[in-house]
Amino acid sequence: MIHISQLTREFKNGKGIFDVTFDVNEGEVFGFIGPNGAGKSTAIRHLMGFMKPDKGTAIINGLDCWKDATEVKNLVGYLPGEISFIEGMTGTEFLKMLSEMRGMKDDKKQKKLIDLLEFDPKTPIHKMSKGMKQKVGIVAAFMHDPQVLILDEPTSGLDPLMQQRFVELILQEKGEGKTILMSSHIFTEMEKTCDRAAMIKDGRIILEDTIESIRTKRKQKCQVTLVNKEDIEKLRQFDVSSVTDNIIEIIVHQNWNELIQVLSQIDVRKLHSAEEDLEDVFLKYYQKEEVK
Ligand SMILES: Nc1ncnc2c1ncn2[C@@H]1O[C@H](COP(=O)(O)OP(=O)(O)OP(=O)(O)O)[C@@H](O)[C@H]1O
Repeated sequence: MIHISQLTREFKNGKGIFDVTFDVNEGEVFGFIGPNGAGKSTAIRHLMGFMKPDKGTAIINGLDCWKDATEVKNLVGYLPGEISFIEGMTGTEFLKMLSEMRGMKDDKKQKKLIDLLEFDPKTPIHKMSKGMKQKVGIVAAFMHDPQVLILDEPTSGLDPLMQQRFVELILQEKGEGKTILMSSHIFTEMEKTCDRAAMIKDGRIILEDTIESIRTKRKQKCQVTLVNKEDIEKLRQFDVSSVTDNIIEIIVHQNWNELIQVLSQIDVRKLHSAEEDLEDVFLKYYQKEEVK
């Protein structure tokens, strides 16, 4: 449904996006992850036809995002990273204006979304908090029931309860067969909603995989709090990922038995074992210089 091929746009300062290539299949939720300034919004702006690429193409449902920008905008529900509102309007007035521009016949979905996100749209937008403005943006992106949703950091400014509501909304839309591309910094949100993800760094895609496969790359780790700090030396033979005072964290590579044997010889105050979370897996990629 969404095809980005060798998309390149270099700004005068040398920053930008370079040979960005990935596809989002129909009915799929695709996560676009990357640190600040990596190029997520730039790629998304090309998809919305706001920017002309130097090279490469962005296609949505067979439409060229630059040449057929008007049709693309009609097809897609878009939530920008920074929403620009019109001065002096309330949320209700803003949403009404967009509904009229889109020729929407009923506001059932709009009302449902406002209920889900629990906010008062009658508030003047200039008096709204960042989170409330974000909610207006989410309603605006979803209310006309588009087949394709492109969401740039959709949960920015939302509190944890509303982030959870947003996850519910994405899963519901996915259940209805919508195709969704969303950028985020929040890995847990990606894990709960996405089928696949691509990671961008310094304008280039460095990883593209299914969330399931990224999950299986997680390692097991064991955090040991020692009674005597000196005993840390006895644990150095293992794959130590960090040491803070009397707390040592070890990556366990199927060698639990050996570790347990050593631990049985020393005074342990606390033991905690867990699977590396998705955030750790991604952070490793953020820190690596390797490019696909
Ligand atoms: N119009 C522009 N002119 C010059 N540089 C730009 C322009 N737009 C973006 N950039 C630069 O391109 C890089 C990518 O920016 P972009 O906004 O796409 O990143 P991002 O991944 O969305 O970041 P964030 O998570 O911080 O929103 C950054 O270094 C940014 O400063």
